[in-house]
Amino acid sequence: MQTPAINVQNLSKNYGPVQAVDDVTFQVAPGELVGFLGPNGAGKSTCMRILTTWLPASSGYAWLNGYDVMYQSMEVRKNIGYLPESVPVYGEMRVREYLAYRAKLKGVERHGRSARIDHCMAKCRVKEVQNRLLNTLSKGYRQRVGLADTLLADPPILILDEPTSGLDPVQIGETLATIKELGGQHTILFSTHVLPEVEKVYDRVIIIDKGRIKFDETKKAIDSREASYLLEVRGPVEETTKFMREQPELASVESTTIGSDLAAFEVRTRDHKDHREALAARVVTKGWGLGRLEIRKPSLEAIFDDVVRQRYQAETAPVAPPAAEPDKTPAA
Ligand SMILES: Nc1ncnc2c1ncn2[C@@H]1O[C@H](COP(=O)(O)OP(=O)(O)OP(=O)(O)O)[C@@H](O)[C@H]1O
Repeated sequence: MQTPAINVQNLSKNYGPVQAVDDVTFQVAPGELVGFLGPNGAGKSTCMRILTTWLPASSGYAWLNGYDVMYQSMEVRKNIGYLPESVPVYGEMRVREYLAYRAKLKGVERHGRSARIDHCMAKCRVKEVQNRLLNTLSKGYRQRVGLADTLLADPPILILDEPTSGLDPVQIGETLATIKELGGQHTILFSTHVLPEVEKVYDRVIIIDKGRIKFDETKKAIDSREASYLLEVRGPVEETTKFMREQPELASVESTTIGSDLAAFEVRTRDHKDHREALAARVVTKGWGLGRLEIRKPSLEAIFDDVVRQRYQAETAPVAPPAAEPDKTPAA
């Protein structure tokens, strides 16, 4: 079997009482472009900092290109380009000067160093600002200089923590286009909050929440998920629910009561065909109102919503009141 580019086994990290990463296991194959998603505080940065050797794990293991992050940190660092969440650049340096300094630090051979810097600046579209002081650049440009920095030594693995954070929509699009382009030549693990954009570039997505992996699927598997249909029917809830469950075309019906005479139904059809028109006609014939009728494609956003909402619902579910103390008052 091919050695995974990233191999994480039962990794955990706690900051005192805070369990930031909790028994995380996953592998990334060479050349894969993986979106690492999760809400704020999910544990993405902590995971990435462990993988890049900047933070020791509390327990568990991780290997990058076969090198152990704990015991072979120098080899790991040679194999990765890491873009931290806030790019630490030296404001008083000019872009080219900064990249030359970083390239030297990373051991890029003197012969060919200048050409390599040119190549990385072109890839990340920062050539036009190469003579500008870093502290005069916009956040978007600074982020791209950070990205160019990660490419200098041509590492096989790129770990990018929120490469699009703080950028405007145009800059986000450009940065993601660069990441996609790099995807063919490098293994990439990148974290983000911006779901609709990620949808355009990833090969696989891992969702982490409260330090645990909650979802891990390839784009191919997500795209082949079946669409569902969402209907909102106004009418006596018991009757409308019974009616939906009796429809012969439907393989599954999930209902949610919204009000005393309003229910939402998420349904899947047996033959995977779109029967919306027939269903709508039957609902209307019954004299009920149809407030909503839409197709729900298996989007990353919907999946993320489901994963995070499940957690939210579990957290906000009403807690059963404690059982009443048995009445200890002596009988009169
Ligand atoms: N140095 C630290 N000391 C104590 N707690 C920390 C530290 N760094 C992170 N945490 C906590 O660990 C948890 C995971 O944080 P982490 O930054 O890894 O999440 P994240 O998914 O990257 O979040 P965000 O998207 O907001 O950057 C959070 O509860 C956070 O408050």
